[in-house]
Amino acid sequence: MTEAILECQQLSRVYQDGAHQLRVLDGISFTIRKGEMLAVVGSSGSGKSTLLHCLGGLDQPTSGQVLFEGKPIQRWSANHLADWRNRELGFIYQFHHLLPEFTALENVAMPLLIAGMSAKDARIKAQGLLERVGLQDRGTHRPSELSGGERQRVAIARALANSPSVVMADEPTGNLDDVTAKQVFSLMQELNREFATAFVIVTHDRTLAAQLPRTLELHHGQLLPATAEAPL
Ligand SMILES: Nc1ncnc2c1ncn2[C@@H]1O[C@H](COP(=O)(O)OP(=O)(O)OP(=O)(O)O)[C@@H](O)[C@H]1O
Repeated sequence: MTEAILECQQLSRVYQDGAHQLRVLDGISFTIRKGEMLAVVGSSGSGKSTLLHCLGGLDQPTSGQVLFEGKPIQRWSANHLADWRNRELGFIYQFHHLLPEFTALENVAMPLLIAGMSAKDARIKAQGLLERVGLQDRGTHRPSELSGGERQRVAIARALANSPSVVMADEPTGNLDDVTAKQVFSLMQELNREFATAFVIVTHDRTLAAQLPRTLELHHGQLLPATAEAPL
């Protein structure tokens, strides 16, 4: 069996809204294995982003736990969690979240600098990643000088900068036209194979999700049974 990277056990997240409790995640358990690629689908408000936030240590579950390589992340200090996110996780969002005042190259180099790499080595590595995503001649452009698809390519390069174990993508193609969405999706599939990085992709697009080996479907805070377990 392939090694487990991230595992959630009986994960629940309840929001308190005045006297009313909103149970967004209700006892979710599943495992993400090294190098796997999976989609998370479900209607709007079904808890997809909440699940990603809990998996990435950006939100605390109300009960249950998230294990990274068998260790419960909820026990870690804020500093340890931040360091772990920088080294082991990459994030891609629907709206690229690139830093507007920095160039594409500087945006990709940022996580490397935060992880302690020298400026020179970070530039070299960032340039290599930009080449890999087809943007070798866009390194000096700021995000406002790039197309939507190019911005998402920069965001993908940035997410992969520290060779993370897992990339979490929240609607990475949600803001793109169909053709660009397919290209960006294919790029993530290629990089998943090349880097052996696991990808968890939240998407509304069932056609794209169907291309992946595994889909988790959230419904009323739970995973639909047919989607809960990985084909081994
Ligand atoms: N901080 C919060 N406080 C209270 N309720 C919240 C909070 N964050 C999310 N929610 C609620 O939790 C539910 C799930 O939200 P979430 O963003 O996880 O859904 P989603 O499946 O990602 O939706 P979408 O596809 O529309 O992005 C929603 O009803 C939302 O209003």
